[in-house]
Amino acid sequence: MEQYMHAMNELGHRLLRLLALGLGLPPDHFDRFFDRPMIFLRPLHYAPKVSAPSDGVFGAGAHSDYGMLTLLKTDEVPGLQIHTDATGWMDVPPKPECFIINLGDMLERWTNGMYKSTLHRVVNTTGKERYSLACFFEPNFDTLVECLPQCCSPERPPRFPPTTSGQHLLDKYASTHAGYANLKQ
Ligand SMILES: O=C(O)CCC(=O)C(=O)O
Ligand SMILES: [Fe+2]
Repeated sequence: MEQYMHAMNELGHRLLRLLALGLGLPPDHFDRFFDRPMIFLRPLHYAPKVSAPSDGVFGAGAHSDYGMLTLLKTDEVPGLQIHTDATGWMDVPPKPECFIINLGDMLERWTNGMYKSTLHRVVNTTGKERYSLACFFEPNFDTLVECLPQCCSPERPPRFPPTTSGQHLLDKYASTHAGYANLKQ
């Protein structure tokens, strides 16, 4: 487990360099915000139940991930789909030797929408059980997340107010669970 987290930290840092280069920033730009990264592992087991999207039955409903980057490893059972406006829902075929990298809402916020978080869901079409391991790679808790100067202009004003990495995640968790308080009553 510790070794896996260590490897994910390395992979995350390599991806940060690519993200920085893509924005015209020095490759080490994000490193200072990830010297105490928050890395969460979510092991997932999906039941062998065929989904029925029209009845709202999914392995996992449509969502985007909250944070910066998700480093996803899956078994060989298909199920993951991503959505783009151009294509609608598309299968992401499992490739055991590969990781699937999702961009999250925090990255979208930091880059003022230059990098967009990916809408995705899990649909069971096979009736087989499925395992995956999602690793959420997040900046230091106190990192200021505000529109990068490269990503805003008078024509493209900041779409989100500044926040911190930790506060952004706490707000996302709180809004996810807001509905549950009403259910209990
Ligand atoms: O199991 C998968 O392929 C996706 C998992 C996922 O989207 C998540 O944990 O946020
Ligand atoms: Fe996800």
